[in-house]
Amino acid sequence: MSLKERALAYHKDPVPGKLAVRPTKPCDTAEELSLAYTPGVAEPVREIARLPEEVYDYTAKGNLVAVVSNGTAILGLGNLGALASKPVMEGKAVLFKRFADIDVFDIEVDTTDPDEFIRTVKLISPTFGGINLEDIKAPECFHIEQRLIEECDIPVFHDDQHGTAIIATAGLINACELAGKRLEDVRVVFNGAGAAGIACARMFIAAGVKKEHIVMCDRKGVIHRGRDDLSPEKTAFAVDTPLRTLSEALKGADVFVGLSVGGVLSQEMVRSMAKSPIIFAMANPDPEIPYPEAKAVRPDLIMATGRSDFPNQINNVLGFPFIFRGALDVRASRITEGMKMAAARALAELAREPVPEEVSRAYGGVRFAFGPEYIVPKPFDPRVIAYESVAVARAACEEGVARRPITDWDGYRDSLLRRVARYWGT
Ligand SMILES: NC(=O)C1=CN([C@@H]2O[C@H](COP(=O)(O)OP(=O)(O)OC[C@H]3O[C@@H](n4cnc5c(N)ncnc54)[C@H](OP(=O)(O)O)[C@@H]3O)[C@@H](O)[C@H]2O)C=CC1
Ligand SMILES: CC(=O)C(=O)O
Ligand SMILES: [Mg+2]
Repeated sequence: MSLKERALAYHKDPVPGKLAVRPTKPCDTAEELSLAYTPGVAEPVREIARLPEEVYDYTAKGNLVAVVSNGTAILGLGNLGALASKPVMEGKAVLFKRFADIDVFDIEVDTTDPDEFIRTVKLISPTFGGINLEDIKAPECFHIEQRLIEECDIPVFHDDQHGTAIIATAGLINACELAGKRLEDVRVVFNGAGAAGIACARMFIAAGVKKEHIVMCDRKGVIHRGRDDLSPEKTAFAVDTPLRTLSEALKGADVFVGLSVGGVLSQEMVRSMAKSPIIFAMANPDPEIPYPEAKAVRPDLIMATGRSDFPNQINNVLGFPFIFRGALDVRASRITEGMKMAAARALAELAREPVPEEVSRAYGGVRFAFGPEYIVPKPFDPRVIAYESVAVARAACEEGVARRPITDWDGYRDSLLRRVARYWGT
């Protein structure tokens, strides 16, 4: 069967879709019915009306995240609308549950009007412990996220911006180390200056890349100071340069970061890059250049894609489940820059550790060790939660955004491993 046939069958059978709702309390007797529903349910209602914080004790809010999209940038497929985004949002929900035991309602909002979208999400926010915005195109995504962060008292996180930036930063730290390059020296060319591209560039700078070493490209080529068609987010990266095309910008560059669409990077462009080039071709479902094509012309490269079927998957799946786990566990009011950087550094550190047997088993017996074909951990590594969620929770406590700080860190780490053990068959 082709991938298309297998994927459609996976989504269709034995029941349509990838999610269902499961009660966590018995409701099999008249007594249980009177507790779960009226009259018993009135008691927690009264408690929560009196003390709103008690919603975390009597409802599922504290472990429930909304994955919300309007479908304006579904993967790299473009604006295909809210309805068509549902398989991706259900997919994110599956990953939240599988990797971090977080429950999700996926919510597809049928509007391209940012204010209508913001109002909708704000109004439903009391239901949730956190809001994961997904596949909303730039530049609206920046304004939407910022307004919702200001207006909601729970973490709001645009995954395509920050999830992607966190994993790419972890990958860049390790790729530079392996290629013998220093973050402050590398020349980085971005193709794609949307949600993911802008956020990655910002985080690379926070990690040590020099802003003046970054050139960004969009559909019209290099983002330079002579252009008058730029959003404020792009303007911040506009450079004074005679370069006009991706191909010109890439000559001698150390790093290519693709967050655009499949197939836009040629072998010729890869050939023109500096010694030991680093290529993160992260467009989904098809990268800017296929892994084998890039490797064929530059055996000295370190390459990552967003896909799971080639070495080095740089994909936000390594971020959102674990980041929200840490944020929810301390009831963080928001997700700070410090929490994001802590997540990136935890992933970079974990990739340098010896890889246990169960990871090899999940990947058909392949052995992994820190090197050009293993720069970030695998999502099926049970240690990711212990590293990343703990780092995020700890940073939240240090930065004063934790409403329920943790003091026993060893106990917390053990509780996380126990919590997801059933998913690992251990
Ligand atoms: N691996 C991962 O974890 C992730 C990967 N991605 C991938 O990144 C890509 C962008 O996603 P996102 O930022 O959310 O989307 P946005 O719509 O916000 O941004 C898309 C960007 O790509 C640019 N672009 C589109 N086509 C071309 C082209 N032919 N040449 C040059 N630039 C082009 C757009 O240019 P313009 O501004 O001119 O319109 C825009 O800057 C997608 O492929 C997505 O799958 C996203 C998130 C995570
Ligand atoms: C992975 C992801 O979120 C995307 O490609 O949009
Ligand atoms: Mg996405």
